[in-house]
Amino acid sequence: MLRVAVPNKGTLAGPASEMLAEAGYRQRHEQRDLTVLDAANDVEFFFLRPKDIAIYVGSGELDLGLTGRDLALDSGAPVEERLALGFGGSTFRYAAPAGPHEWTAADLQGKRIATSYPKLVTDDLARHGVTAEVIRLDGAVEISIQLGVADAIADVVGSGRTLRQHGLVAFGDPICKSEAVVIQRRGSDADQVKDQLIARLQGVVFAQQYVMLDYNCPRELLDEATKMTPGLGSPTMAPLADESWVAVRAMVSRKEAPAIMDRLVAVGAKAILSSDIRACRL
Ligand SMILES: Nc1ncnc2c1ncn2[C@@H]1O[C@H](COP(=O)(O)OP(=O)(O)OP(=O)(O)O)[C@@H](O)[C@H]1O
Ligand SMILES: O=P(O)(O)OC[C@H]1O[C@H](OP(=O)(O)OP(=O)(O)O)[C@H](O)[C@@H]1O
Ligand SMILES: [Mg+2]
Repeated sequence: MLRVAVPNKGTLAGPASEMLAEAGYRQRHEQRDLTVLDAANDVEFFFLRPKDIAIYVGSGELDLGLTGRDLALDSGAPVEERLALGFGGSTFRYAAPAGPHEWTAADLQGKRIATSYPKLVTDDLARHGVTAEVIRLDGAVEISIQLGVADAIADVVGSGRTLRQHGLVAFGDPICKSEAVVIQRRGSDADQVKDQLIARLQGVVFAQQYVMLDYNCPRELLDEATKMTPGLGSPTMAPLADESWVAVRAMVSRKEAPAIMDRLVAVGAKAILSSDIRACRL
């Protein structure tokens, strides 16, 4: 039985469980459930605090874990990434009070830096050759400066709204660019059930990043149109009752789809349809 850790709370919990459900795995119905057995797929899911997941996986107690890259790095556990999941995107950044002085990493020398990710910060300070006091807080880190326990912070930035609300500005290069990832113990053995779970999740990640475009195109414009929609391998083409027209079907990047549809219209394609893909194996 494969043992897989899933975040039980926080930003990643909902999307992680939804992605596993989309990949065909049983998920919990009750928020308080800590385990779910999916006997049909030979997998048991453990719902754990996101910060603890890399520790369980690194110790070898659990085979795979869904967590944030930043959380995994901060744990210091011996884990490696198998798959990036495309949600829970954030950067991890230093920030300090807005003002005439623009901070750099060197300005952190001798300062107090509040963070919930002490290892990420300690390692980054060492890379910069800076000595500073790292103050570990559990959350609401942005308030720590106005409450007088820190001079600067290092925290997760999503939209940047929380920093702005507290009169803070980010500075320096991002310490880490994060998203939700699947991790395993570093150097762990290959396993068929594990590989199958990764392949199913990969199918959902791809499906979320692409759409299926269908359109009809005059035969003489086919080369021009299919250059815009080369598909992942090559586009599927089918004859239409009117022999001067061809039906084309190809996967295109979800982000680029609207612009591609505009360009297809401009070259003379008709009946252009974009549809969601639920899951795929490529
Ligand atoms: N806007 C965001 N705020 C916090 N974490 C985010 C955000 N966007 C993505 N994440 C990612 O979510 C993970 C943090 O999740 P975690 O559950 O520890 O904290 P949380 O979502 O802030 O929940 P809480 O602090 O309420 O327990 C990290 O990998 C982080 O990069
Ligand atoms: O850039 P933004 O989109 O504003 O998001 C970033 C903020 O969200 C998270 O806080 P959360 O609400 O989880 O509270 P916490 O600090 O107690 O973890 C994170 O720690 C930042 O404070
Ligand atoms: Mg938080």
